[in-house]
Amino acid sequence: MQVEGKVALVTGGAEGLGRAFTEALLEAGAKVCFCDVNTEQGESTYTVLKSKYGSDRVIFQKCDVSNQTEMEGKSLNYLFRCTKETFGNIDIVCNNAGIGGEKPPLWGKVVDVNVKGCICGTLLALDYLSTEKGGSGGVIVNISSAGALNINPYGPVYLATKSAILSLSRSFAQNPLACSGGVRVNVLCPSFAETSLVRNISEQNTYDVNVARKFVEHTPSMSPKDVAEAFMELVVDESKNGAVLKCSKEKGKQYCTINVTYS
Ligand SMILES: NC(=O)c1ccc[n+]([C@@H]2O[C@H](COP(=O)([O-])OP(=O)(O)OC[C@H]3O[C@@H](n4cnc5c(N)ncnc54)[C@H](O)[C@@H]3O)[C@@H](O)[C@H]2O)c1
Ligand SMILES: CCCCC[C@H](O)CC\C=C/C=C/C=C/[C@@H](O)[C@@H](O)CCCC(=O)O
Repeated sequence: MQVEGKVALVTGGAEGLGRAFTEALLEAGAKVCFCDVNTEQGESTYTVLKSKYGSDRVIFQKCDVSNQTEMEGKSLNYLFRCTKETFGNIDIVCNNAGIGGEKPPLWGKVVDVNVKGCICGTLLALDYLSTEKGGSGGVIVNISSAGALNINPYGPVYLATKSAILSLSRSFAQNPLACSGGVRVNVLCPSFAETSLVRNISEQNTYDVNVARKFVEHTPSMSPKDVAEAFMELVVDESKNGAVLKCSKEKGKQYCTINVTYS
């Protein structure tokens, strides 16, 4: 895919990986709408990106991806509509927004944001991108986790949501609306990257913060820019559909095949 001139939508773009994805897309010549639940950080990031790339190429919208109805303010439905009205089309969608947490009552919000938000964003993306629905095709990249390819006793809820994103994306990649609508669906599985999500691991969102922190300390972390390089490969390479791309500091990029063995 030639990214120059294309239109992208990124959720959770105010900081961390989402900001890196947004900047990589802008650097490649795309127009980008990014959203975030954190208005202050979103506006701050928007100010920086607007001055670097121009107000005609980047917009920020406050949006909570777990908000499924317009009644509660800026929903994903509103975000997609606003992006199309502003830029005329949508070609690339990155469902990135995500949070961590394991204990009640936080875990329910983790499922709402990570799973429902990604499902809603993927369904809307198919509606807007599929040529079967008046779109011009394109690519959806959903953000899972390397943890979804393993098991981790200290993050069962978070990794369950990331595993759900993995299965959802691989399944949608074979869905008729995607296949006959010229839409590729890929999933990125980063290992640890230096972001607030990892820095903020605490008693409130883990079972054993010391174990979780030791795990992080013993796993070399990538920069968000490293992860964005893997993300852009899934966007640009039109041979990639249903691809599962793991990326880590130690081993770089690894495409994964997922087989289930029966005993
Ligand atoms: N950092 C890592 O090590 C790592 C590894 C693998 C996967 N991931 C995944 O990458 C994604 C981004 O994580 P990150 O590390 O950049 O985290 P981060 O906390 O640094 O950034 C997440 C961004 O999403 C926003 N956000 C949170 N909830 C939202 C909601 N309901 N609606 C809209 N925006 C919302 C936050 O405000 C923040 O700006 C997540 O899905 C995470 O699970 C992160
Ligand atoms: C891996 C620790 C799990 C803790 C889960 C809790 O819900 C806390 C959530 C807060 C931060 C989570 C960071 C998770 C990052 C993962 O997406 C990923 O980097 C883990 C990869 C581990 C691996 O390489 O196997």
